[in-house]
Parts: sequence; structure tokens; C-alpha cells
Amino acid sequence: MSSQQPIHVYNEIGQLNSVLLHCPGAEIENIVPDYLRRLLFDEIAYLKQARKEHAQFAEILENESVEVLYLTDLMAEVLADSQVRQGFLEDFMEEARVGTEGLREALRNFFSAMTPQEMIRKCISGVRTDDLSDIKPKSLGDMVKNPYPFYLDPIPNLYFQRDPFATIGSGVTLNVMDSITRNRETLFPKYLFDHHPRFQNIPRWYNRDKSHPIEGGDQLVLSDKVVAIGLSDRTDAVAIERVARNLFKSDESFETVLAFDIPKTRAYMHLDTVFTMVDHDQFTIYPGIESPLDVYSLSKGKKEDLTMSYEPGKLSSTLKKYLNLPAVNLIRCGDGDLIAAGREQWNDGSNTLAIAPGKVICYDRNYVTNEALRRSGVEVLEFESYELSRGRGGPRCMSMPLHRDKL
Ligand SMILES: NC(=[NH2+])NCCC[C@H](N)C(=O)O
Repeated sequence: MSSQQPIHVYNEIGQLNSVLLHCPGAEIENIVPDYLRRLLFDEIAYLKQARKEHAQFAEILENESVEVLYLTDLMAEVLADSQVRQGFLEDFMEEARVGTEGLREALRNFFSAMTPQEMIRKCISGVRTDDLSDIKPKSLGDMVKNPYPFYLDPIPNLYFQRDPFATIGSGVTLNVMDSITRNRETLFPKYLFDHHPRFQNIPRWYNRDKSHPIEGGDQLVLSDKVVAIGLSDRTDAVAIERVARNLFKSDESFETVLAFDIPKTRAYMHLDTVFTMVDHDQFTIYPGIESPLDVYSLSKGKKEDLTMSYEPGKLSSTLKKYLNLPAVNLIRCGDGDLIAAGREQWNDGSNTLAIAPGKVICYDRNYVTNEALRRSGVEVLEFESYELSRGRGGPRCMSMPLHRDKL
């Protein structure tokens, strides 16, 4: 695929050609109960099984002829350049709030012996206090006793590659994350798009130097004209408007950005936890958001104007109107059973990854929703989901499409 345009995403369902993943690693084993919530986990996953499940996910993709790229491999290629590597480490320590010179120096020494691959993995898994032996105190902070077990926190949410950046058209948004723990993740795509030879001159519709959060789980490219963005627990209206303005200023075909105002709760967190597209006119949806749903539309006006309107109403009417469809089929998470809907939504029953129109990858545990999808003629490819689901994300959250066919 590398001879094609590096980023090409004009829909949610076109044949997927290339995707970015991160297989969970030692960072998962650095989650302890005291810091669980701050790291945005509800439970501690069993790494061996989580990796087995992730391998099944990747295998399904590869069997469908999707090129699977891994963030750690691409980042290792970026860090092979010693100057880039140096700059990255300084930025990473800054992001991780390493404020004292003694510790900075110790970390520089610690990483200097590593290959790029080892270094990137260690940045992700975290540096424990017992990883570093002698820190020469250079600031007060280097002397103060601190029981906290990490110098660099683990980054356990990185296997949710959907969130730190997002592809739209031929460009990306380099996101600002709502939480401190996840914001460090966005440094990886910054370095990727600044330095990797495969991804040069990629337009940016949003940059991580901004202050208003936007996360990729809220960003859905419904068609080459319409992008939907969740106004959610994680994504702010200011950021949505900026993305819309930048898209409309460009040569891209997008004409409308729809902001879907969803409840601000942990279970919903991103738009893609309650709504994903599975076919030209079929969507999975958690019934809790169905109606009334507040929708705001931002449309490309003349010159650089933006037309904004408030369009509350039924989700199905909004989708019909903006996607030019005579009818849409909303396939409900839990298939009409409210208990099953709540249970399966918690484990990402509505979070499907389409790899072609009408063909999706799903967690096997959401069998009620998966059956409903099949009844609607959708082909469902399943994999095991005991452990990956504990991070509160599903197949869409775990993947960032880099290239899809146009429809
Ligand atoms: N696109 C998504 N829905 N991602 C899910 C991310 C889950 C992760 N634990 C978080 O809270 O951020």
C-alpha cells in the first residue's frame, strides 16, 4: 500500500486497506489498583490473554488483506535518527512532567543504552523507580522522598489507537486529550507525522498545541461530504468548530460537520461507543442516545463563512437528510432488550470496525447485538474479548484506518 496516498479516509465503511494498531504490552502490567481510575481502566487485564486476543484481531484484518502497521515499529523507525530521538526524549519527559534535572539526566542515561524499539516500548510501559539506581540530586525534587512507584507512568490506553489522532480525508487531527494520562499519547503521532518518511506533508486539521480537547473516538467520517463529531465527555465544541473551519478552508470535499451532543458519562465517553456505521444505510446504535438527540450542523458557507444551526430531532432523520438516503436501519445494541443493551454497550457492543460495506469486526461476547447485526444482513467477524474489553474500548477504538477505498 505504501505507493498509495499515505492517508486516504473518506468514509467509515469502504474497503479498509491499511490500519494502525498497537498491541498491548508491559504497560498493562504496570496498572495497580491505586491508580486504576486515573489511568482510565476499570479492571486489571491479564496481559497474556489480552495479547492473544489482539493477535486474533490483527489476524482477521490480515486475512482480509488489510495492511497492519504497528505504532511501535513506525516509531522505532522515527527514533533511529539520533537527533530526532534526543528531541523526542526531551519532549516526552516534559509531557510526563519530569521536572528535575537529576532525574532527567538519569533517564537520558537509562535510555541511551537502548535500541529505538526498546526505548519506545519502555516509554510506553513506564519507568519504575526501581529501574533507575543512582540519581544524582540536582534539585530539591531529586532529594525529596516520594513513595510513588513510577518515574514515568505507564501508557496503558495506547492500544486504543483510535483516539490520540484521527484521519479525515487526506489529513489528520493531532488531538488534545481530555486526560493528562492520555495526552502523552499524542506525542507519538506528532513525531510520526513530523518525521516518518511515509507520512510527509500530511495536512493537519487540528494540532495538539491547542487547549480544547478532541478525541478520535468522537470523530466519524460518514461520507466524503459529512463528518460527525461527538460533543462528549471528551470532545469540546471549540475543537469541533476549529476542525470544521480547517476542513472547509482546504481542498477537501467535506461540506458538513455534524456535532452530536451525547450524554457526558463514562460509559458513553466517545460517540463511537454508542454509534458506528456498518453499511451504506445501516448503523449500530445504543438506544440510550436515540432520541431526542441534539445535533448541531456546521456547513461550509461562501468564502470562509460557516453556517451553523441547531437541529434537534430523530437520529434517523438527521442521517437520511445529510447522507441523502431514502431510509436508514438503526441496529440496536442489545436488540431491544434493555438489560442486554446496557451490558453489551459496557463492553462495546456498538463499537464495530467496518472493513468493507456490510462487513464488520466485533467482540464475540456481545452475542445479542452481533445476532441482530447478522439478521440485518451484516457479516460479523468475531474474536475473543475477555481481557481487551476491560479497557472500555472495542474494535473501532483499537484501530486507526490510514487508507480506505472511496465508495
Ligand atoms: N474510541 C474509544 N471509544 N476509545 C475507548 C478508550 C477507552 C480508554 N480507557 C479511555 O477511557 O480513554
